[in-house]
Amino acid sequence: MTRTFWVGGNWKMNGTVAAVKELAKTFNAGTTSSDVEVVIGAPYVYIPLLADSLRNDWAVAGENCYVKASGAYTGEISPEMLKDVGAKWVILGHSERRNVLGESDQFTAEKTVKALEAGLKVVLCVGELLEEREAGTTQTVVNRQLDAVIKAVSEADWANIVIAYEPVWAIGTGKVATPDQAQDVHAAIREYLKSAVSPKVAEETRITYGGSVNAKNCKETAQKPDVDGFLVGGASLKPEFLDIVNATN
Ligand SMILES: O=C[C@H](O)COP(=O)(O)O
Repeated sequence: MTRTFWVGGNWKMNGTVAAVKELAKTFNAGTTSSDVEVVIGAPYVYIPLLADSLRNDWAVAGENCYVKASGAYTGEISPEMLKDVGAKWVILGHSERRNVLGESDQFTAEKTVKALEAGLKVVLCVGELLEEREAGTTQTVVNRQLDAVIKAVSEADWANIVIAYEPVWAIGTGKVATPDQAQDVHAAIREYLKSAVSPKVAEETRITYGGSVNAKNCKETAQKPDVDGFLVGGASLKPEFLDIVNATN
């Protein structure tokens, strides 16, 4: 089967009203292939504006959510609220949530369940730290992060999950994983899904790469058989994001 290429932008904690309008204008003017699915993750406060301004063939994502629909959880945002203001997706388990905010595999899995229940699609981020790669434990770490979610969701839920493999040492560092490094981990993730979930889920789930992706380095990685797209940080705040969206053209 062919997996539709998927490219996400993750604006992280960046943006202003003016910048959101300007970027939406730039992206709306770009020509992209209809064979690519595009999603932009924006800070909560800019989601309604982005959802209103962005081209209809691209979707908007929240960058996180909580595990309750509403209630006394000061400062938190529910998946239902994200949906209410126009988000179709949510990014969960990003390494900045895991490593800066201390969020666990278990909490990420719980968020995944609640987001799916609310009708959002999930970008599930996994990836190892530099010391874990150097210790040869990349796959152990990634499988452990996946395991929490595998235990919490049903086989059918995987149709609404895109995995983003993001080695932490490559995020925002300019030190991109080589196409082969990305391919090796993606292939191992697919193999793991095959045994831990099902051959169908392994075959159909999109596994994307994130970490210092830019217009120059995306093309070769995009050709790898188990790379089904990208999750892009810094470059998604620039016009070059359109070149990444068109990486397979
Ligand atoms: O979610 C995106 C990743 O953290 C990658 O960020 P980056 O492209 O700025 O390295």
